[in-house]
Amino acid sequence: MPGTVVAAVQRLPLLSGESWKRLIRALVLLFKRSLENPQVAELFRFIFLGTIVETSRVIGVKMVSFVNSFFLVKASFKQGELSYEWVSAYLEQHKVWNKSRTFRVIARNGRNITNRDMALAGNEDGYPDPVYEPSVSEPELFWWRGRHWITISKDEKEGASTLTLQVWSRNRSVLDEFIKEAREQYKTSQTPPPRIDYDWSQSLIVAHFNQADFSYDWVLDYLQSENVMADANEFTVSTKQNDVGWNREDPNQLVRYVPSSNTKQRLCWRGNWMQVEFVIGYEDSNGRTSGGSINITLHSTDRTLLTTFIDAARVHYTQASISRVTVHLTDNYGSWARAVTKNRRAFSTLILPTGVKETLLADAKEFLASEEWYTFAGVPHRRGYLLYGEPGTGKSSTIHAIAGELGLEIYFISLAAPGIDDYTLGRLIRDTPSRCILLIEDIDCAFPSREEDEDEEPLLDSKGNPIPREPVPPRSQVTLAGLLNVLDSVASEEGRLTFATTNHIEALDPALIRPGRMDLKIQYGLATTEQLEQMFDRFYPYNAELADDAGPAIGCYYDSSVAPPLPRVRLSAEALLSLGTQFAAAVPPSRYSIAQLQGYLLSWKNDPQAALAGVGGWMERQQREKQEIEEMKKRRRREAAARREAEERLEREEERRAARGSGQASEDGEVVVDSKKKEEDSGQTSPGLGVQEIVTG
Ligand SMILES: Nc1ncnc2c1ncn2[C@@H]1O[C@H](COP(=O)(O)OP(=O)(O)OP(=O)(O)O)[C@@H](O)[C@H]1O
Repeated sequence: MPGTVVAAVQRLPLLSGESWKRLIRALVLLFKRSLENPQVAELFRFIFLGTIVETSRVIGVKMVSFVNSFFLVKASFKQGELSYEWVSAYLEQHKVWNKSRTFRVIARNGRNITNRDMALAGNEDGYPDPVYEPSVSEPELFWWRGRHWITISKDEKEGASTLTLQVWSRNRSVLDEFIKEAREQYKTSQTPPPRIDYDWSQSLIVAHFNQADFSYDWVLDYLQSENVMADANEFTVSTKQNDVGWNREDPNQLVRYVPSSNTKQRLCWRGNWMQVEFVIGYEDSNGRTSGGSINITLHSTDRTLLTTFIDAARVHYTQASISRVTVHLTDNYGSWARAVTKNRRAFSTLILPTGVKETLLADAKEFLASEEWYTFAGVPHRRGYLLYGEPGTGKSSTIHAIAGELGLEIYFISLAAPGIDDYTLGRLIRDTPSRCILLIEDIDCAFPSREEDEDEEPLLDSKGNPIPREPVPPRSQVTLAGLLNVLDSVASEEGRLTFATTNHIEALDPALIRPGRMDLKIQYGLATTEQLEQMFDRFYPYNAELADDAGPAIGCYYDSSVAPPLPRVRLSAEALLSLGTQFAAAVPPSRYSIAQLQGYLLSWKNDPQAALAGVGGWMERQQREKQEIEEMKKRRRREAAARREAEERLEREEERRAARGSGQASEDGEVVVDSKKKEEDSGQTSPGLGVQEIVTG
């Protein structure tokens, strides 16, 4: 061996063969000499022995672990995994750490911890309790089910713990049983699971409900109604009554506890744990909120649980809307932005000539029920209703009442709204569900409107000529072609009821109101005598239940919650009926809208006699007001016409002046000739006068 080393070293170029030999010999000599020193010899002996001991130890450990592998089953669980939570909750339950001598003392709500012995609870003062939490400790021996020894150790690295279990058995089934039991116990436990930031095992079901989608409304409404979020422990206090939260039942409560957004709240829904996170959208400069969502993580791998949850939310939403009517509104960008719910309007409160509302409702019901027939006959399953007539006669009220009666939601589009053009209109309609009411209010605003009524006398200028009416551009960016296209679109053939309202049916294009687009047209007129009677009856219903010792019968509205209570009106049913007839006779038919009369009667809510007595004076005031408004309108029109005339005169003046400069014929037939050109033509020049004006006619 030294010979080989010498030979190898000899091959190195720096030293010659002889020099190397001499060097090695010197080193060997030095080693021998140092061994003669007893201390150095002792050191070498120690090194030699140490090496032997360490080698034997390593071999021993290897042999023990080799033998152990025959008698031990080992499993480790990392924090962040669900299995870690099962095992750790199970060990807590079995008070494995109670014998520990090293604790971390933390302040927590002692009532919520699994192992009550670890909390110095018993305080009812609401202040957090000291809770003993085992810190990373020596391995614990746990005698499981009185049959098996299990060694448990907890290790903490980079902020995450790892639990290691060693089951002293040759049989792996013991470990299987242990984990199974821990899982089962976790599943049925009432202690909220930890928040999940990321499901590492990808085993849980996560569902996102985006604000722009209808399912968001269902889930939001459901969570709110079930009060399932009541277990949340992070709140935002809100004074907005339409926020999701508690205290909703008590309208006198001014604040509402809303589960904080962007935090993960745990709740138990029908025995299943789920995590709910509200993500608040961002608000743009127009105050429009978008991009919000509700994220739900189900502690389950069963997809049917999610389906059941969504179904429950949808059914609840639909049922809740039986007493309410949901109206979806658009934003300035032509998207469905938010929904408002209104109390359902009872169909009976509509005051219309006999048979009108019944016909309308029966038609809509029949349409909805005959989808199959439409398919069979190859007719697009859609139906259009046009309600037209004077303002305040009940067109919108009818549509709301029908929506409530049929349990449909209203998708409201105003063609005059900013951001609504042919493109956005098409998109909006595509985004509506199949069974709903599409309401297009004031459909005439998509057409050029007139500034004045046709029957108004024409205005005359100073020379007595009629002043042409100024064309007023349409108030909407939607074109007739766009509107027709949308009404005919395939997407609208899905059981949708389209309602359009207008005060100016005469302004509508015949193509728009032909059958197929508007199948039923209903005219709304000013109040007839029959409607007036109905109205009086609705405002002052006879109510025998309110009769007491003081009077034979009591009619009309009475609200005992008003302080001081309003005096009861003592009237018999006959007297009330007679008042109604007199009221209807006092008001000329077809002169006032129901809305106008409603405004009047509202000021006499509790006094039908005063209502009758005052109606004459009210009509006179209405007449005066109408005349004043007409006068004012006329004055404005005259002023506008005078302004237009003056502007036109000025324009003509300017044109004339400009024409003088260029020598061209003006509009009025004045011929202005460039004199220089004329002089050139005639061969003469006139140095002083640049332009000569000749006015003809
Ligand atoms: N026929 C009616 N029956 C019951 N209430 C009515 C009737 N007409 C009007 N009203 C009442 O008048 C108010 C305005 O009615 P509504 O908005 O339905 O009228 P409209 O015809 O749609 O008016 P506009 O054409 O101006 O939109 C509502 O408060 C409603 O309660």
